[in-house]
Amino acid sequence: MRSKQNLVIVGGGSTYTLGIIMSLVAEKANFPLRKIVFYDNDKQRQEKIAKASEIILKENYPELETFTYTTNKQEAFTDIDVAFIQIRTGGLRMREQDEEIPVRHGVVGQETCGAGGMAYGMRSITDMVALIQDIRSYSKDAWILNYTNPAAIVADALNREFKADERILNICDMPIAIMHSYASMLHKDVWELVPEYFGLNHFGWFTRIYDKEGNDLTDTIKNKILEEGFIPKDKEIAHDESWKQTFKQARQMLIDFPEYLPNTYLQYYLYPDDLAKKEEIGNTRARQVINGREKRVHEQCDQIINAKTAAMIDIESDIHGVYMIRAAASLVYHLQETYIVIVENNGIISNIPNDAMVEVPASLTKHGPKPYVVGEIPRFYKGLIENQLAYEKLVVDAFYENSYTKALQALTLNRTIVHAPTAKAILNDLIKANQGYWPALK
Ligand SMILES: NC(=O)c1ccc[n+]([C@@H]2O[C@H](COP(=O)([O-])OP(=O)(O)OC[C@H]3O[C@@H](n4cnc5c(N)ncnc54)[C@H](O)[C@@H]3O)[C@@H](O)[C@H]2O)c1
Ligand SMILES: O=P(O)(O)OC[C@H]1O[C@H](O[C@H]2[C@H](O)[C@@H](O)[C@@H](O)O[C@@H]2CO)[C@H](O)[C@@H](O)[C@@H]1O
Ligand SMILES: [Mn+2]
Repeated sequence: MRSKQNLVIVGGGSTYTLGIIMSLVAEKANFPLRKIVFYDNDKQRQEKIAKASEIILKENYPELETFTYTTNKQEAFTDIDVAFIQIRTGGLRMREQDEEIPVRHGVVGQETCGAGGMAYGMRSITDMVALIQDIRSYSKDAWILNYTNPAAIVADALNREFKADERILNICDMPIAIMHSYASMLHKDVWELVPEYFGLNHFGWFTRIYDKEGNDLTDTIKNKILEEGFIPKDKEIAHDESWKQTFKQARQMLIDFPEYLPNTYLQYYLYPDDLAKKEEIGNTRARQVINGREKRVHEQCDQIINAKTAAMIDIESDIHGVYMIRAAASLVYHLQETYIVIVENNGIISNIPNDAMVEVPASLTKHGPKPYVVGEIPRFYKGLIENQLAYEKLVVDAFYENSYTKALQALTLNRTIVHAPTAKAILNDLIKANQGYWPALK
């Protein structure tokens, strides 16, 4: 019998929370809970999600002893075993700026890649560090799973701040979402697949995919993608035009670079000009999310709250929520299951720097993540990763040193920009847009 846990969801007002609640219901045997508490710094935004969640939980999780929501950190973080962090500093309104400003200068405008990723990263660090300090002051041993983006930059900053804290884990759902599509092509369950993978967050490759019996499925997957194309399977994104286009591009990446199976985010770095041409100001991904996922989630909440029941609403557990929950369960109960997570390199990939925050498979144990050795990676991937890593490190340096020069170096290094005058023009616009969020760069 697994012991019951107390969970705080930081960023309770997120568009992902309802899916996580449904996933907690579906996973209650794997990850039984005594208490769920939401924390957010936006009372109103959180309240809508919380009131609907309260009804869902009453109907579907009678074993849960307590559900509360608050904007008070002490109340939220006291007596917690596990914290999920999913905040968005500046909200979707600032995401729109991150995505629009680069497009105005003719380059990729994306939430986590390129200039948009830098802008979002420099906003996220201050809040993330403060939140972790506060969680630690009330619950010193809680497992903290962070998936706040841009996870690569946030993970690097957290590693600088809390290096000795082995109970902080940064994690992304993109590898499992991609594996979900592989599994569907193979008519298998995603949890039957065993990946070999290396890279940085939103910048990696599957080198092999096996089944639990050790059969190598890699060539079958590659051939299927080449013959049938690649489509998203997760219900959340299967009907989303933007995600369908992104998955489609994975086939082209495989034609051009057939050695490994790419993370879909590599499209922004390998075909930046093509992607930039397709972007439209006024129809950024942020705008699509505001008119799509955010609107849908808020409407679902209103329906549940008005009807005082969730019985008629079609919300299900999702791969995003289940991944975070099962990863947490593996840490808490020492299940030693393998998940792709973000950890300090320290020789895992032997020919890139030790202080890189790499995304690799690891066994999740009660002593923290125990990553598997990757070894030496070929020159092409090493070159790409070192370039991206230098960009990421320079962003975090720029933040801590208040350095305009390092921010400019970061943007100039980024494969989505390259041209220094463009980098400078974008940086100057981002500085204006991020006043009050970024440190003052000198
Ligand atoms: N790593 C991954 O693979 C992955 C996957 C999905 C979502 N995400 C991330 O999850 C986060 C939430 O995404 P979303 O689209 O639902 O955004 P959202 O804006 O809908 O939700 C974020 C919530 O965080 C709250 N918030 C902002 N700053 C806060 C702070 N300092 N303290 C407490 N709460 C704060 C906001 O009020 C909001 O309710 C983002 O960072 C997103 O990038 C990451
Ligand atoms: O543009 P968005 O807000 O729709 O997505 C941004 C996030 O994209 C990835 O997450 C996917 C996830 O992979 C998929 O399983 C499903 O849950 O949808 C998510 C997006 O809606 C990415 O890994 C995240 O880091 C991004 O935040
Ligand atoms: Mn991600």
